[in-house]
Amino acid sequence: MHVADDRVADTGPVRRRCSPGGVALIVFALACAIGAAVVVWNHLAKRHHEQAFAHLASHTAEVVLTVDERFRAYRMLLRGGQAFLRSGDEVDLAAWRTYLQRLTFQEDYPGVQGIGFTLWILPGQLEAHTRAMRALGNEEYRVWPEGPRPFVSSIVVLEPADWRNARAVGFDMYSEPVRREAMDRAVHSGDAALTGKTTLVQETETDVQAGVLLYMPVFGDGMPTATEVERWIALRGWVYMPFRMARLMEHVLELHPDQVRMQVFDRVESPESLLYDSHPGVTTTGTGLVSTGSAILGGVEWIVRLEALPAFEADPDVRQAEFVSVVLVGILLVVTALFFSITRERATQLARTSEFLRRSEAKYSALVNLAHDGIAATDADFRLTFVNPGFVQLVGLDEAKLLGRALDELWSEGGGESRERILAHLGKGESKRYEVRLTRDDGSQLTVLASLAPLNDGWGRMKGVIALLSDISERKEAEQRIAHMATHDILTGAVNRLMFGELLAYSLAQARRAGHQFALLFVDLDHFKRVNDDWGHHAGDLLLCEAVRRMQGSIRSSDTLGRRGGDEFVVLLPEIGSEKDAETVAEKIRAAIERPFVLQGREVCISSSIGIALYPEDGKDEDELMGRADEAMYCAKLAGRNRACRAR
Ligand SMILES: Nc1nc2c(ncn2[C@@H]2O[C@H](COP(=O)(O)OP(=O)(O)OP(=O)(O)O)[C@@H](O)[C@H]2O)c(=O)[nH]1
Repeated sequence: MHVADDRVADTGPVRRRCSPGGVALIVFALACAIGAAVVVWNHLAKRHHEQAFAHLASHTAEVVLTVDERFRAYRMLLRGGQAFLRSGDEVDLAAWRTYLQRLTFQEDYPGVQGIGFTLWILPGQLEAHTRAMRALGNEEYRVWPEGPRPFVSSIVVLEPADWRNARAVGFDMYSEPVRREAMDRAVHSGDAALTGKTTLVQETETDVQAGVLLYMPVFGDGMPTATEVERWIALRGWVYMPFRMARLMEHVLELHPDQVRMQVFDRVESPESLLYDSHPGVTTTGTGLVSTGSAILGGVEWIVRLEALPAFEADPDVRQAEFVSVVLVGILLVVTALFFSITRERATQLARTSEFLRRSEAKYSALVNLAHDGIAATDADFRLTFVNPGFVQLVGLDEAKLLGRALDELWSEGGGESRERILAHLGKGESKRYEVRLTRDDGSQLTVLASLAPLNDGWGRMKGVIALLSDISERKEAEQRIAHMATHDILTGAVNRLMFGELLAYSLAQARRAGHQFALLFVDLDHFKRVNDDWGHHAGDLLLCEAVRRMQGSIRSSDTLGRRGGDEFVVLLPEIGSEKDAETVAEKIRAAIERPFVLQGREVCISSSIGIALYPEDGKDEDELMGRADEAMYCAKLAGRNRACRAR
């Protein structure tokens, strides 16, 4: 049974505050989330670095492969030239030029600056050669640089014959050490040979690039070339290709220039041997990601070095997605921890609330069971659903007989106020206190103070009534005794002087309004003093009490007997038809008093003198009437006592 439990939760100890355990859990979860994020982030960064390096190495291999393939193609092209120029006894330069012009090699072999033929001029043949060349129409032809050299070569054809290549015609490449080394190597091997780093004579003063040249020896047709000596004897010249490095390396790397820096070195990775740099002037990229590869091209090793630029290392979309994932996982961890913490906190609070409610219920149940007052609960129809032991005791009926009965069925004569009115009052949310008479099972009656309060459901509708019944019978009796003592004579029980005055005034007002008569009798016992004197004061008291009883028996219930004091009494007859009625009552009183009294086993006789005053004949107000009745009583005394006299 829950009594007044609507207020229990409000006074409970539950406070919405995060416990130290909850805070520690959240901090721990945060630390774990941050730690996990750092570990995952580091792992991802390391993996990224590895992937980037693999990516870079793959690009390096691609570059090496591309360059190698290109040089294979160049070699094949030069081999074609070697075969073409070997076909006749003399080198047919015109046919060679035509062949090259038709070859469209620049479209099919990217990076080639040109294809040319440099003639091997034997000692003593220089002048004849110069004349022969001039005879072909090139009147300004000359072999340069000038100066005495044992062996001379001269570029006699170089296609395309544009202005840049035209600068090279007549140049003795054998006079320049880097070129000579490659030319010698070509003869030595009988195959293509690439020079080291050099500068082409085609270069002007702007956009100067490093250059290399690829040579293929050309031998006289049908001449033995098995040994190096035979090859030198058979040598007619070299077909060759000059390369400007920047142009050669164009499109070799398919990556965007802001992602990778590419450098190509001639055999040694040093600034002096740098053939090509995609980002000249840059000292370092800062990423630390470097990959190198090498290729043997025409007998020379090239070192290809790729260095990742900041833009290469990260794939922004992937990095962003990973970053978002790490952050989301971190947030998820924290939210999960928060959720767990809050749930745990709520469970703890719920357990505390339940415990508080359980204790509270036990406390209130004990109070209800121990209460001396009757406590009951009813449904919305006022039918009892719960009674405590005090209620059972109060009503005197078993709990089984009480449950299901309407509460107001216990009231004597329905309790004065209708059930509908009481329920309507309670339905407004107001409580009700009223006194009712209750008939117990044994027929005895109690006065109870019923305190009723509505019991509402969660939506404010009255679902029943809580009733507290307090037995106030003793208090009511005491109140009545006190009220009686205030208005009646303690000894005899007759109305006292004060109350009689009130009743007389009321009768006077009534009579004035209605215009009817009423009578006032003044009764004084005769020689009462002797009773006291002869038989004692107690006997006198007993006589006074018996005299009052007899006088009460001589008048109607609507009449009033009052004691003025001592042995003086007054009788108010509020409605009389005539003077005769008053005289009749006076006579009845007189006769009743005259009968002997038995006091403490002894017979005592006494009489009374009675004065009669009538309203309105003998007086118009209380004092006048009382005075006239007193006077009439004295008249009766004077006339010999034991009689009634009318005021005159
Ligand atoms: N026992 C008793 N005596 C009382 C009480 N009140 C007054 N008396 C006595 O009643 C007597 C009244 O006497 P009085 O009325 O003076 O005279 P009486 O003896 O009745 O004589 P008359 O009135 O002249 O007939 C007094 O002796 C009072 O002391 C009382 O409450 N009890």
